Amino acid sequence: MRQRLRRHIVLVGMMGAGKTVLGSELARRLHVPFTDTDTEIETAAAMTIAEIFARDGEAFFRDREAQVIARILRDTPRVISTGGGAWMQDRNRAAIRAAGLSVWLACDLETLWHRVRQRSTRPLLKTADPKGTLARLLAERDPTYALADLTFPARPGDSVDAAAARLLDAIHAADPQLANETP
Ligand SMILES: Nc1ncnc2c1ncn2[C@@H]1O[C@H](COP(=O)(O)OP(=O)(O)O)[C@@H](O)[C@H]1O
Ligand SMILES: O=C(O)C1=C[C@@H](OP(=O)(O)O)[C@@H](O)[C@H](O)C1
Ligand SMILES: [Mg+2]
Repeated sequence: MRQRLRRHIVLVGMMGAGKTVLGSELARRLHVPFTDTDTEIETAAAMTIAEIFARDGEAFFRDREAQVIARILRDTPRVISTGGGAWMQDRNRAAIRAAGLSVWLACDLETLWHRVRQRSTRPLLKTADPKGTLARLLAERDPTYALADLTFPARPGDSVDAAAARLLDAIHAADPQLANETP
């Protein structure tokens, strides 16, 4: 059955928390559109996130990210996966609060590290000590992520499928009216 959301569901949290993979799975289960802000930025720029960081710098990327988020929030309510730094900007938090339910995918350092260590797609982790960088960002950001409407703690060992089912239940419990079936 098709569903219509009353407002957006916006996933926030650290790199590797599962925003992209769980957001896509959540949208599939709800039969609603899915948008990942990083993918939108990459498509618009015809460059990867790493290329944008390398050529234009992080400040440029953050401006693009804020523009893209504002644009997506004006579209039909959907599941939106943000990049890990998006929720750190006041302007993004205000825009997301006004138009959606924010959900923090809270995750411990070891789980995050296990998930991101194989990949070279995240420019912020291209440092001499990527695990140390991840730990520092986690400590800096967690208090701000905690401002999200809903906290969804990762369960180490959960499959993507199990986590998506649990996430859907948590969202329904937080806002039973969020998703309505439409003919
Ligand atoms: N329980 C789980 N929840 C979320 N992701 C998981 C889980 N178990 C394994 N993963 C893997 O962790 C990675 C999360 O990456 P991604 O969705 O890109 O995170 P983010 O967008 O938050 O940076 C994916 O490769 C996914 O398959
Ligand atoms: O945490 C961050 O600042 C970033 C997270 C990335 O997205 P994911 O959280 O989806 O990996 C991407 O937006 C960029 O590399 C910066
Ligand atoms: Mg992502």
